Amino acid sequence: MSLLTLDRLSVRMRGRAIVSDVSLTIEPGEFVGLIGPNGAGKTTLMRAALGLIPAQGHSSLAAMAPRERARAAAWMPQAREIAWPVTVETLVMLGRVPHLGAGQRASPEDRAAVDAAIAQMGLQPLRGRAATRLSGGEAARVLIARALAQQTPLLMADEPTAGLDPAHQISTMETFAALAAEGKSCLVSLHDLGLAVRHCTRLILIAPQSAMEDGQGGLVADGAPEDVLTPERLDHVFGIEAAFRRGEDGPLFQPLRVTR
Ligand SMILES: Nc1ncnc2c1ncn2[C@@H]1O[C@H](COP(=O)(O)OP(=O)(O)OP(=O)(O)O)[C@@H](O)[C@H]1O
Repeated sequence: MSLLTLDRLSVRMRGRAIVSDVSLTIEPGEFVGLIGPNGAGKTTLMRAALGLIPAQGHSSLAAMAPRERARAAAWMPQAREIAWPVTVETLVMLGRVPHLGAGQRASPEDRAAVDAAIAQMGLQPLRGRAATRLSGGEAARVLIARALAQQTPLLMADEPTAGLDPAHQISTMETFAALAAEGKSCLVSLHDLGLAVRHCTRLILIAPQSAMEDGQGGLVADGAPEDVLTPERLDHVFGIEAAFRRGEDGPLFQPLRVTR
């Protein structure tokens, strides 16, 4: 069964089409990278898919009741604002809220999910720290851990690797890839095309209206990384030239120069 279906999803803001007629389906086992230049509409598309902003067309997640949706998809937004001075452990435990009944305390299963998420993101040393006193990268890892603790079939994250050091970027991508290998799915927006190419099973490329010759922004390509990132699209959509090789160490992608 599909974990997300979008059918002609469109978002207009202030009279401007930000997302135009996006249709796609995400199946179990996929690690999907949502890519596109600044302003392409990646955040808007994911927020509309989750039902967080008004949209035209259909999203299977937006159509769900809030509690059902919170069990179907976890969401890590781009803003890493943590307002409450709770401990890291308590913040990660918030990911279990959709699984708790009214007034119900955390069960051993909930605690195990929190422990696993904290271990996956390497947060054991920060477990008792105030979540409001973390570096940007630490806060990002805590918010990813909260999403992991939610243990949903689909995990959606907006630029989860932004601000992470190289080791944590790679381990985070490996964590998402492992979830996909278990039969869950991840939809993750990314600017680092090298990470996207190495770890994602599929890329969805969207472009702003201004980048397209026909003036129609939206979904430009959807498929395997090597099929999506053609030299022509890299030039037209991103305005770059890149080296893309498949070596002994897997696919390697390196942007080389600006073309415009
Ligand atoms: N509340 C809003 N009102 C009007 N326009 C908006 C609003 N939010 C976003 N936009 C516009 O929608 C477009 C897409 O924004 P969005 O944040 O979805 O892009 P993005 O692909 O996630 O960009 P980035 O890579 O820079 O994070 C941008 O041109 C942005 O200015």
